[in-house]
Amino acid sequence: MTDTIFALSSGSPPAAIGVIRISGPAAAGALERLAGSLPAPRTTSLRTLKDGEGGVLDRALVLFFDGPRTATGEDLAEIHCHGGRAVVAAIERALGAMEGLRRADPGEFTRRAFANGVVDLAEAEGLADLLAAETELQRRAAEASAGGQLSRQVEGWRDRLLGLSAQVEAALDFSDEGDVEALPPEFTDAAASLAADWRAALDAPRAERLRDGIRVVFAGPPNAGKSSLFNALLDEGAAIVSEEAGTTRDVIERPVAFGGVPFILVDTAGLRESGAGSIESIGIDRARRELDRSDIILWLGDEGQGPAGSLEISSKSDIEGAAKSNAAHYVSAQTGEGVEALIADLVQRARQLLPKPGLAAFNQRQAESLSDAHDAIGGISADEDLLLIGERLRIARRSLDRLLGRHSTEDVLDALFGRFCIGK
Ligand SMILES: Nc1nc2c(ncn2[C@@H]2O[C@H](COP(=O)(O)OP(=O)(O)OP(=O)(O)O)[C@@H](O)[C@H]2O)c(=O)[nH]1
Ligand SMILES: [K+]
Ligand SMILES: [Mg+2]
Repeated sequence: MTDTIFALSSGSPPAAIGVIRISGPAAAGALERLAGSLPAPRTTSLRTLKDGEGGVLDRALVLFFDGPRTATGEDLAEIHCHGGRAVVAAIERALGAMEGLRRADPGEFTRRAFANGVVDLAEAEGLADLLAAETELQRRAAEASAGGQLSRQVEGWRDRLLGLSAQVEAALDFSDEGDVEALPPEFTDAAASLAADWRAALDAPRAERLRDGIRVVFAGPPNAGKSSLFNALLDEGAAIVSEEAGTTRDVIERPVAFGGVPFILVDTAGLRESGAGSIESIGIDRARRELDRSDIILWLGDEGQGPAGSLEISSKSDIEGAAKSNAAHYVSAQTGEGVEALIADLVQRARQLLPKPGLAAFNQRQAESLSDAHDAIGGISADEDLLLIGERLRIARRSLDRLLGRHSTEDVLDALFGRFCIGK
């Protein structure tokens, strides 16, 4: 018999309202004991909650959802109580004292929803991203996954695969009858078009790009004004600025959202070949490593001297004669000139590197499954052995099933649901 779990699903107290959820076979009995009787399913009722000794715990709105058509796929009860620390604690204590009830682990409600087929793995992953979303773009991408858009796309591919498998089966039946019936040319076309769709999905930016943010590294020689510009973009004095060359030694990074796009701004030590002390030299090594990890490099040094593909910035534009001829941006950290334009440019460049808004993006785990599927059917040719083609299609189908979590291993599930908070 499954345990019945409970947890505070709203934010941590004190708050105006606390929502305690109870899921499992004993949910109805638990609510009945607290509220005196079980309310009619799926309607709110105002009840006085009492503990085992008849002491009043709170006046609360209570709801009961009968399984399996619930968020967890089990009987589910909700208590909307006053969100004070002691109120919540007292109700939780009363629940914990009941036989068969225990506190939920992090993500356990969602894990049950997955186990009961209410959500698939891709939807659960989208949900985790949705709860973690801090910017508008992250929210919209996660919404697309959590809402099943990604899963529906994969289901569509799966249907096309099944269609191809049916054609192979039919051709095999013919060959049993002694006919050497080859697959029609439409078959290889359809397989190639499926593989092309997968290639396109694999080439698109990963969902993680949105989660982690676009790394923008400020680089250039000492005193170029990197830290000053970094501070100007952040509107805070995160990095120390001085006229002394070699002021910044360590890597300083700050997350920030511009236009709903998540960025990590990274200030680094000025790059120079000689004259740096031992600590500064370590900083320079770290700066070089940051350049390798960067998505966008802002180069504040001499023209053409920055790493390939970097965005040339002409800094200190308020100083006469400071301008470089081919810079993409002329900015002054002191007057703020060009800062808005630089931010707008960063947002536009970031959008090229990120999943398209409103479209579900594949995360690394999902992409690995899709890549296996792609490998399995890539280069199928009509003159191949029918049994081998059938096997390739089966491998591809299994990979898509894995993507949706139909054959997921415990460690994949532990890693995912561990990302959730308690009560989700
Ligand atoms: N006039 C003017 N001075 C600036 C501007 N930006 C930076 N400076 C000055 O240039 C000097 C160096 O600025 P920093 O921001 O410390 O330069 P940095 O590139 O971070 O230097 P390191 O960390 O030593 O590599 C400081 O004296 C700043 O006040 C600017 O836009 N206009
Ligand atoms: K400096
Ligand atoms: Mg600096």
